[in-house]
Amino acid sequence: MTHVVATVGPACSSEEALADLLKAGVGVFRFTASKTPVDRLSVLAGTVRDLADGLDLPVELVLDLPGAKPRLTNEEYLDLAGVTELVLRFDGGPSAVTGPVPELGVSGFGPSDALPDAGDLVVVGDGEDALRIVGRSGGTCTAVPLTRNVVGIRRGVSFPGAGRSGKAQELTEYDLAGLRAVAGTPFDAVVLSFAESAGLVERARVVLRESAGTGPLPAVVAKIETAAGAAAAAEIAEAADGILLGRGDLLLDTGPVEFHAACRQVLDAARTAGRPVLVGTQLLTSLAAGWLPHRSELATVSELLEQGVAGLMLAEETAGAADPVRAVTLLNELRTRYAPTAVRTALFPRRP
Ligand SMILES: Nc1ncnc2c1ncn2[C@@H]1O[C@H](COP(=O)(O)OP(=O)(O)O)[C@@H](O)[C@H]1O
Ligand SMILES: C=C(OP(=O)(O)O)C(=O)O
Repeated sequence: MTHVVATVGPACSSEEALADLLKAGVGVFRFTASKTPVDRLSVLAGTVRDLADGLDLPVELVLDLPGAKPRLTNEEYLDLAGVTELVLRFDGGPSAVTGPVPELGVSGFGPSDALPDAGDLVVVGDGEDALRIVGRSGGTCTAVPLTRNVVGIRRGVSFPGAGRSGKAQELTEYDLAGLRAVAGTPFDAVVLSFAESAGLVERARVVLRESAGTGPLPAVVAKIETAAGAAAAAEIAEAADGILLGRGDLLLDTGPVEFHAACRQVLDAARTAGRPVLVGTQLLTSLAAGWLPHRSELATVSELLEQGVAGLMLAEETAGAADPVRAVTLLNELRTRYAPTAVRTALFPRRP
């Protein structure tokens, strides 16, 4: 059975909204540690578990650790409408989004990392927005927005052409702390972002085992979202308990032409290794842009359901969009039509 996975975010963090999503068919919730500290997410995950128990519905809870990625530091939304120029500071310091020239800190750049230069493009999040660098002085750049959307909280940023594949992905201090904190929490699985090798999965398991003592271990899910990760999908799938195909970041790395081939590589590798695969990002985002969904999204979701993928993961559709229940309800209806197996099996049975 294909599970409906929802990302928790501002649009669905009240108890009422979470209960509505459970009733609409969500079987797995993803909590993103890039936005909220793990201790707060653990409390929220406990609330979801209690709600599901109260409704007598099964639920699995997944903690997504962000890995190493440059990110904006803003704690508030930034509406780009009317912004003609903004400042990017690559020292990772705080952002100031009010005022005529908003300032955005960017974290994740070390002193030896090359900074973008005049003429370079900066893509925000999964490509919702883009900025063009027009000047640079030391660690500070000025940029002009090329889009007019609202920039979300602490979105990732990427630099087309610079490519992030092949940069060995070590566990960051933040991810290590998250792994150490997961024992005894309600989380059934942890997700490692930007997985490019089986070694990353194995190192995470060692940390989990050290901190869990004799307690049960959460499953380890490798999020594959770079070309290098797709190329190593076979060995990663062997090592991990599950795969999350992160199509949002993957497109930023592969570019549009190689995107489909990389997705196929990951889906094939997971199937060969017999691991559950979740597919995420921009499955039904078009629902927020108009009344009816785009035909291409409907076709892709229906085909993935027919293929029997283990889960379809909504991100912005439940975390940030105006009507999370509508997206979940549609996905549930498509599941009934195209993947009608009623037998529910847990995605991540607890490891001893
Ligand atoms: N507090 C929040 N504010 C904004 N978005 C959130 C929040 N919590 C969760 N999200 C959702 O988390 C998803 C993943 O976030 P993240 O891993 O940081 O991706 P990105 O690198 O694209 O910013 C986004 O799709 C976003 O909708
Ligand atoms: C699922 C993804 O990652 P995140 O939402 O954590 O950026 C993705 O890139 O598609």
